[in-house]
Amino acid sequence: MSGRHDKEKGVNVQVLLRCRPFSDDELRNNAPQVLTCNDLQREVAVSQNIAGKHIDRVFTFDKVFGPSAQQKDLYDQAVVPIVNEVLEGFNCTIFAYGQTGTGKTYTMEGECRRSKGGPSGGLPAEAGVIPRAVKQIFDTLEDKQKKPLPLMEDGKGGVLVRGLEEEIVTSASEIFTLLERGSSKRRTAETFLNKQSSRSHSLFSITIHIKEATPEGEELIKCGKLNLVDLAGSENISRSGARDVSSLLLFD
Ligand SMILES: Nc1ncnc2c1ncn2[C@@H]1O[C@H](COP(=O)(O)OP(=O)(O)OP(=O)(O)O)[C@@H](O)[C@H]1O
Repeated sequence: MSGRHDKEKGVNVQVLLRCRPFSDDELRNNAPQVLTCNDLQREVAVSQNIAGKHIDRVFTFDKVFGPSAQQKDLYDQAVVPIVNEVLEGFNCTIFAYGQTGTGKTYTMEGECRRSKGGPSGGLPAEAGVIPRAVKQIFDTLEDKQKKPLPLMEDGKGGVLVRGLEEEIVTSASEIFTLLERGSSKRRTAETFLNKQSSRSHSLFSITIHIKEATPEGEELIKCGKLNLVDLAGSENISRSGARDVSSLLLFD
């Protein structure tokens, strides 16, 4: 994750750790608890038995979200400030990285992304970073303008990717439709560690053009970009059982 305030302090990348709760299968199989999160101290303790030797290690991150952290907690504490910077015209990227089955897609997309009817008619509690960011951006812009948003393209995007489509959208529901289209094209396959494992990366970029008038009456155009990235799982092949090696990112 990167944001302007961190850049001012000379740091432009923040690393957050999220540890998901045990799944039903893991509970049934009495999976050993090797991680202990201390959200307040921003620390994670890892305790392992390697070759009969007990090893405890502690790692510190910019933020730590333990198994009880909800989607909203993570979004409010870690993502809201970044989206605010994008709305001010800065470029920021949030990407999820980790072994297969650790919760990257859950964190970025969440479950029942399109379902309505969370508390007070908002997003459902399970909604992840992407739907929340879309909502925050459009809520803010609609508040500012009180009319449909006129989006503009500058016609010279920073990166040129062959075949890449850029679509102009004016509402959150149009974005959700695009997300559905993208998700349906995403490759998934079963690994030992995740029944519906993402086998391709997902990169979702929102470019926002905001037209404002300065107190002196001059026209000002702010341009911000938010990149939301959900990488395919990185894994040790023998543990994950992934078969299509050509489509994997290999890290150890
Ligand atoms: N914080 C969480 N709370 C409850 N369930 C979670 C959480 N994080 C992940 N899960 C569940 O764990 C499973 C694996 O999560 P997910 O598919 O997001 O992993 P992933 O890291 O994206 O995996 P891959 O890299 O293989 O695509 C899913 O069933 C998901 O619903």
